[in-house]
Amino acid sequence: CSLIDLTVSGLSQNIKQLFALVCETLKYAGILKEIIGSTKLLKQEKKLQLSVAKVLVYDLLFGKGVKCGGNWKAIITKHRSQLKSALARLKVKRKVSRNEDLIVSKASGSQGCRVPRYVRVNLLKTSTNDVIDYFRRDGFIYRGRATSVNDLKHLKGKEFICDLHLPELLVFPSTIDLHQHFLYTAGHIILQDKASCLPAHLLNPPQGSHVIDACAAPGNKTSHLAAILRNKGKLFAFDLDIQRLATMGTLLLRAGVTCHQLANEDFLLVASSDPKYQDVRHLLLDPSCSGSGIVSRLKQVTEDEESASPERLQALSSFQRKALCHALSFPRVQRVVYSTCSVHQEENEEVVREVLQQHRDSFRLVNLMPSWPYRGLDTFPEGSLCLRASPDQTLTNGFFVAMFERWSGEKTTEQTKSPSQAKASLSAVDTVGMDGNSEASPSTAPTVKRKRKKKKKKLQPSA
Ligand SMILES: C[S@@+](CC[C@H](N)C(=O)[O-])C[C@H]1O[C@@H](n2cnc3c(N)ncnc32)[C@H](O)[C@@H]1O
Repeated sequence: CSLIDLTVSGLSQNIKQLFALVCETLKYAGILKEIIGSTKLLKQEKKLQLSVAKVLVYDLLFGKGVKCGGNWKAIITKHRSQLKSALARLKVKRKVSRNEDLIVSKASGSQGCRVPRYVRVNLLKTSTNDVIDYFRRDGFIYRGRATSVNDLKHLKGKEFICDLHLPELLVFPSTIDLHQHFLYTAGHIILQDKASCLPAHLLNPPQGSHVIDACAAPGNKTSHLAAILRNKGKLFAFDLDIQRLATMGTLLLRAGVTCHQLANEDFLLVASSDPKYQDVRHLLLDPSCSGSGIVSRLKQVTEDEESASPERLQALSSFQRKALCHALSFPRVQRVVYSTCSVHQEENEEVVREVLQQHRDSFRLVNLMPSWPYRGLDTFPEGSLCLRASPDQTLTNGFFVAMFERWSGEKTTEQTKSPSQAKASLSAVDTVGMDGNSEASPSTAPTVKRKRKKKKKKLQPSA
């Protein structure tokens, strides 16, 4: 039976096949929309919804050819020649001969720019070199280390490259599916978008330290933190959702994480005065958000544009502010990374601005990866110390990261500058620019290196 039956009849016995069909349709979502639009299919077939049409056209043109499918088959096969001609015209227009190159060529366009497949090497189980060797033996072609973000754009077929910012991150064409690959099923690699790797990478807790992952499930950032800690130290991970925590337990087991303590708790109710957390100096807060930055979800098929209503955004940002304030209340916490996969200012700069306003006496923002090209919006003086990420600018999902750092001891002259003055001189946490120029890494780059003479001054808010 064709996969199409499984989808349209809603049968779920063969989840794997169904998942494969949905993933494949997603890969071609932009192309399918263009073909459906140019043939005016939905105008001719009034009962056909765009999402179903995409699956049918996918199966007809790129899949098994709609072997069966009842009424749906009858409807779509009526338009077979028209759809095939539209596909042929599109290939001529894009100057490609193979179907899969349509996806690759789309990646270079600005509209619907596709995000590559990012693979984080799980350093708890293996090394980057071993993984590279494994892929090469498996027929993949290694192109060395990227020197600019452009190098990530033009990968095709079985090519892969080492990322320019994160040394343990490998980059493959977006068309590669590694969910069945041995390295993935054995936990040697984690399929994680580059932007989502930034929070743990930037927090960079030293081995042996105590860390909180406040909203942790399903645990990609937790396993990244554990890898940075080399499983040495303590990783307290909280999540409200018991099911997500259960999945997380399985994933962490597969990833070889052993330094964690999972708790099904509301982070807002975790007592920061509990002696258990007295040594926590690093905290990662990746709270629930609208998810508006995620580009590879079902919404591509269903055409549901991000529809976060003002009320929903308000509810989310109110929770995010509370969670961030709570994170800063842990008595010995030195660094707190705040991240969302949202593109909305209300969940990003606005949250950070308000919380910073309330905690200026104790915390400031760290200037993250100064050469990263896409900065937080300038809606407040320190906005650009934060990072943004997007498919167009950084070839990743839409994302936002800010890092709070406790003022160390008494403020120096440098520390009491106005935010705009300070912006230029505050902490630099950088690996390498998008142009691949800088070499410093967060593990070596000092958080705050004040070369100037220390001048004792009373602690006071910045101007
Ligand atoms: C964006 S997801 C976290 C993703 C995770 N950091 C990762 O990288 O895999 C947000 C999580 O926060 C959890 N959450 C929401 N409210 C919470 C709360 N009050 N306390 C703890 N967890 C909460 C949700 O259940 C959800 O799993």
